[in-house]
Amino acid sequence: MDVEKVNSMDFGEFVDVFGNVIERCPLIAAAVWSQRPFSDLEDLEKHFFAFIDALPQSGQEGILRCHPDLAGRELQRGALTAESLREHSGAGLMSLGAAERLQLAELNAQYRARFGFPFVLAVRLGDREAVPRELARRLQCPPAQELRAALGEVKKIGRLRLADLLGSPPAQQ
Ligand SMILES: NC(=O)N[C@H]1NC(=O)NC1=O
Repeated sequence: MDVEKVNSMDFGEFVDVFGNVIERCPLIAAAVWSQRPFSDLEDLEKHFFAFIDALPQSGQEGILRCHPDLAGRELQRGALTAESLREHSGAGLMSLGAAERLQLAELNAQYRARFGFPFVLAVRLGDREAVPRELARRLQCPPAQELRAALGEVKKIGRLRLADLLGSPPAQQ
């Protein structure tokens, strides 16, 4: 898909295609559509990220709260979005043993109790062993630093999802 195609999309088509670039936040795609025309695909990505950066902390935390726990209840219930399911599956999180699942559930609960939002990690960039390791490490971080780290992961997930949709390698950071 090239930038001309993206610029030619009407609102409905744009939100259908890009509505889950940021997990369960189609409002962001809806807002980005108003910024057309995009000069190139990197410019499109910049608008997604600029929207996130411009939100007050409550909005940024809201974005994090729209993410499912990794290997959590949504996965058990078959309620993950297609994108999240693909990411879980690619990282091997569909085939955890009972002990690994329990360990992750406990760490996820501790993280949520400490920070008030779920732990977010771009799992496509690592392996499944990285998830509990990163979770345990980030549990120790100060809250302001952790909010920044979590939003950085949201952007990494968004960058990979955009690259999938556009059929291009992810833009450089
Ligand atoms: N909680 C969390 O990180 N969820 C996400 N991570 C990822 O790579 N896909 C998701 O849905």
